[in-house]
Amino acid sequence: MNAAGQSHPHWQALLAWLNTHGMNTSPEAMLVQAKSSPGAGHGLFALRSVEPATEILSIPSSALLNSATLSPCYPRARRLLSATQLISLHLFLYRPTGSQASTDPLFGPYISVLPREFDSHPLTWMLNSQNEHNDVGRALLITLPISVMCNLRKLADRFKADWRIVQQYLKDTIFEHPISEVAEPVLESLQSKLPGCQEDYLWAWLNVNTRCLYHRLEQSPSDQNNLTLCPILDFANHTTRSNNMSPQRLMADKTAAPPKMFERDFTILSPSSIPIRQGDELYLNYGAHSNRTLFVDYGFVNHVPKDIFLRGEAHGESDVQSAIERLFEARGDLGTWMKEVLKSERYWGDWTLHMQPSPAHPSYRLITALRLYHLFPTSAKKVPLDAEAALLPWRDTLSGAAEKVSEKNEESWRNTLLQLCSTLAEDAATKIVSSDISAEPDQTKCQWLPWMKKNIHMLWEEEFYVAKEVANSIHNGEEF
Ligand SMILES: C[S@@+](CC[C@H](N)C(=O)[O-])C[C@H]1O[C@@H](n2cnc3c(N)ncnc32)[C@H](O)[C@@H]1O
Repeated sequence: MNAAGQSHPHWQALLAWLNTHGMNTSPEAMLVQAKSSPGAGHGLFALRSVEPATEILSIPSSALLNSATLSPCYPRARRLLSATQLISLHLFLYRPTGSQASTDPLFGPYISVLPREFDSHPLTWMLNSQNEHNDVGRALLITLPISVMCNLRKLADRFKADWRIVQQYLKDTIFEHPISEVAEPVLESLQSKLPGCQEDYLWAWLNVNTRCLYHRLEQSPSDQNNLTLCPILDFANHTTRSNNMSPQRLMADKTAAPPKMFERDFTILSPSSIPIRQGDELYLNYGAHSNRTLFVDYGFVNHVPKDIFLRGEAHGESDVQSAIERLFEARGDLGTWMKEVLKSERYWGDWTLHMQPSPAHPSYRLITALRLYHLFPTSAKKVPLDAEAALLPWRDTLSGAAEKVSEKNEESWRNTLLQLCSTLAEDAATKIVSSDISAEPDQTKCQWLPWMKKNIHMLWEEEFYVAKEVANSIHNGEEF
């Protein structure tokens, strides 16, 4: 159980607003409350004991912030904007100033309880790098593992693409009251190229990226627009234990049906097998994400005790894409040709090492790439005339016709992987003890800094133990 702290300052206004949407928010009816949760901002806490699999909350569909509730105010949005772009546009237009409430006549009391800033989020460090208040973020960025930086760049690219589309939409659209009141001044700021605009949109976009939940709104269950912001429930922090709440899933979630059917309340159930006691924190499980993904997308990591790593029981993962890319780059024309072969077979990139399930192992994608890498002598830099024919034994491993290319090929790629793991582990060990991480940006400037240093430390520890364990597996002759 987490020690709950102060109630959220805008909590009562949020309840009053939800009440206007038909939700019973009387003290007798409410089972949960948002309070500060040490190390995680705010969290959701039980006001009384709750039996397993009990309905905890049902948020009326009209109070959900999603493409269904916003589209009526945004001309052509259904056609031109994704749900992420539309929801973040709305938050952007109604971002609260300082500690004031949001002026949005539709969702103001909800927008007012969202986090006011994302200074501790790594995407803020990367995108607000020109901001004079971002020196701590800049210092932390250079301490991150390369694999984390790669994922962060991809996230930044997604953000920039969304921001471009939203700006174009703002320029091309004539809004009606009340959106016109906020869109017009924003357009002027955009035309004057004021830097604050991108910062405000980043705040909005990070709210969407860190708080949206899957909610079936579209015909296809896998439509990317099946997401919503859900008041109260979005205060729930992440857990990997089995004490998580779960959204009530209806049969209709899995079938194709007319979209209107899905415009319904969001109902959440207490953990299926564990009773909740008064004061307990209530969690969601955000998904089986690696720490790298949690860090890049949500700005935190799961802290895994060292003994769990040492016993090889952690779900550790390490992304080795940039190291492997360098291997292929060093092979000249032949490396470029092999890259194209891997791309055409959809095996380029996404190469990872895993601790679980035991024994620690490289991903099949990585093995496949390394088998190709060793199909020709490592000194070869030119594409041989019979290259296509030489590919046949490798293609046989893809189709399942053969388990391996040859004994020699197996030995070669395992040796390369062993060397790679040694380099990764050495590098991580240096970073764990080096002054890079403990180097002092001014601690007094931001309270989250010691916590964030621990997160980054955790990322390096995971790199270290995963590389070590995969090396052990190779030493022990494990078959993958
Ligand atoms: C859906 S929100 C949860 C509510 C949020 N804590 C707040 O203060 O409003 C997701 C964000 O909460 C934080 N968070 C969630 N689970 C966490 C955890 N287990 N440890 C630390 N921070 C967590 C991260 O900042 C994440 O981006």
